[in-house]
Amino acid sequence: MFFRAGRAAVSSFLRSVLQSPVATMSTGTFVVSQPLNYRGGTRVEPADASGTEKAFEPATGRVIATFTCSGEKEVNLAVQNAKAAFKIWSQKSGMERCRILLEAARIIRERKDEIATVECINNGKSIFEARLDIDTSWQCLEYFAGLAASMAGEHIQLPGGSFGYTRREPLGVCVGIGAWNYPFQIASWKSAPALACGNAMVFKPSPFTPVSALLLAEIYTEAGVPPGLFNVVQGGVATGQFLCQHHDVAKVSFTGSVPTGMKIMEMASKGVKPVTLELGGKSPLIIFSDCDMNNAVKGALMANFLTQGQVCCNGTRVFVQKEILDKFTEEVVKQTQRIKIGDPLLEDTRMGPLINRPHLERVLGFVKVAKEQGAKVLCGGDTYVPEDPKLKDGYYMRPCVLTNCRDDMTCVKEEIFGPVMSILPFDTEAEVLERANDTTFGLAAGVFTRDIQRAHRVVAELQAGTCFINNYNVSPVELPFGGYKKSGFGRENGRVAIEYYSQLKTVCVEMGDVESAF
Ligand SMILES: NC(=O)c1ccc[n+]([C@@H]2O[C@H](COP(=O)([O-])OP(=O)(O)OC[C@H]3O[C@@H](n4cnc5c(N)ncnc54)[C@H](O)[C@@H]3O)[C@@H](O)[C@H]2O)c1
Ligand SMILES: O=CCc1c[nH]cn1
Repeated sequence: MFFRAGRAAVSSFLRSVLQSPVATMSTGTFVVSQPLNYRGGTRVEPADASGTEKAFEPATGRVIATFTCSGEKEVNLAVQNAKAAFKIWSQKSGMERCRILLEAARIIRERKDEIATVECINNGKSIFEARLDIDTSWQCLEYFAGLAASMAGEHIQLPGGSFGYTRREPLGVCVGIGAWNYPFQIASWKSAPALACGNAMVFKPSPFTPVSALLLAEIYTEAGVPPGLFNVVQGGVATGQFLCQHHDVAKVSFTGSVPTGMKIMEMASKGVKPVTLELGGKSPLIIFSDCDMNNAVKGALMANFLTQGQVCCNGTRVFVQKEILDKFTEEVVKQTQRIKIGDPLLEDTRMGPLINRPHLERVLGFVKVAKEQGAKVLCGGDTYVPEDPKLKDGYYMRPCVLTNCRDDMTCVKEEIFGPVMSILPFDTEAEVLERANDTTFGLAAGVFTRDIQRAHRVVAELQAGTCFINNYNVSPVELPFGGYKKSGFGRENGRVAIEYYSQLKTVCVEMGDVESAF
């Protein structure tokens, strides 16, 4: 997984998208000058505007792109392009779609380092993590390519030689709306099952991270999808609303916060469009005293500090059984303090900057309120200024561990979406289960124990869509991912995702004469 250099070689493909020459693919130099909309198989300037946005490099605070948000006309053009491509794509056999998706996966794998570099610069996550994100992206395309060829209905025998059968058919034009924390991965996790099922897609990334979805669009085209099958529009609320309200859109797959998810569902309901909602969380991680301590500590760090803590399924409520509270806390703090913060493009960095200044201030505000409410900061929770002068305006903070936490504190109840872990002591299994489930969220949960019966008993009681036993925040694409309660519904990844991007047609065949009631 480790690569030699922090600089990525830039292919002619990437050079066409970016202004920076090969030698300047490093922190503090990257600028995007090409259009960031993609329609009909090519980059385009949007036909109309609903404002402009700036995208930043969180590591330095520099603007890397100023772009036009797509207006209603541009959104309509993207949907019409998708509709035209759908006619061609939906007629292809599963094997034909499989071959093209496999080729796209191959290109992503080949260009992994370049894509990861772009992701790292625009999002701020470390290059180490960005590469892992790109891995789960091409793996997702490979997985759904495989399923495309084996999608099938049923044959059902009926009396008198008659029979019925079912056909699994695509929905049409699907909309994908993404969050900023996993820009390329979210675009891949949505488009791969959509395209495998025979749909077309119009994707809108977060205005904070507009760049990498375009690389995916170009890769699909290079792999051989019909022009217009995967389109990218840019913008924020207004552009998202045009998409959700468009009468030719058959489905909306959304990743983002609960409040926005509620609005998306409301808009989609007007057109009776199905939605997949991948929303936020405040997940519990339960550490029993019989755990393997080394693994539990590693698990707690994995559950809290990937992507600077900006991960939907993070296990931020760390419940620790009282017998091991002191030892666990001491070790967690020691290892948290060792996390290397800094330039995300350096090979040994494990924590880069947060996404932007307002979000950094928001996260620091949560730490302040936690202290006011009686929590104790054992480490971090303050801004960090790296030594390198070019990073002085970046949005860095030191990862934070809080103790003396109570279940009613703001830091324990609300999604912080930053590197802040709250440690909560507990006595018994029954008590911790009740406390773990006492939340309106239900995205994920974790348990560390050597007692196999307890592990399965506990996860059976946890109200969460994804549960981890003796690990946390691993995301194999073969496994479905999604939430319970206000964390949303529908699933990404796994075989079941096919059901969220297709519809079932029943065909009833009469082999005899009609027995009329009249
Ligand atoms: N469950 C998951 O898989 C998952 C994954 C990543 C992030 N998240 C969640 O996402 C949140 C952070 O992401 P965010 O700040 O980008 O979320 P957000 O809800 O602010 O925005 C998400 C997307 O929705 C768009 N949007 C905003 N308002 C809209 C509207 N009215 N109509 C249509 N589109 C609209 C945004 O432009 C963006 O593209 C966190 O809550 C996190 O937990 C969930
Ligand atoms: O942020 C939550 C987990 C995830 C990663 N990619 C899509 N969802």
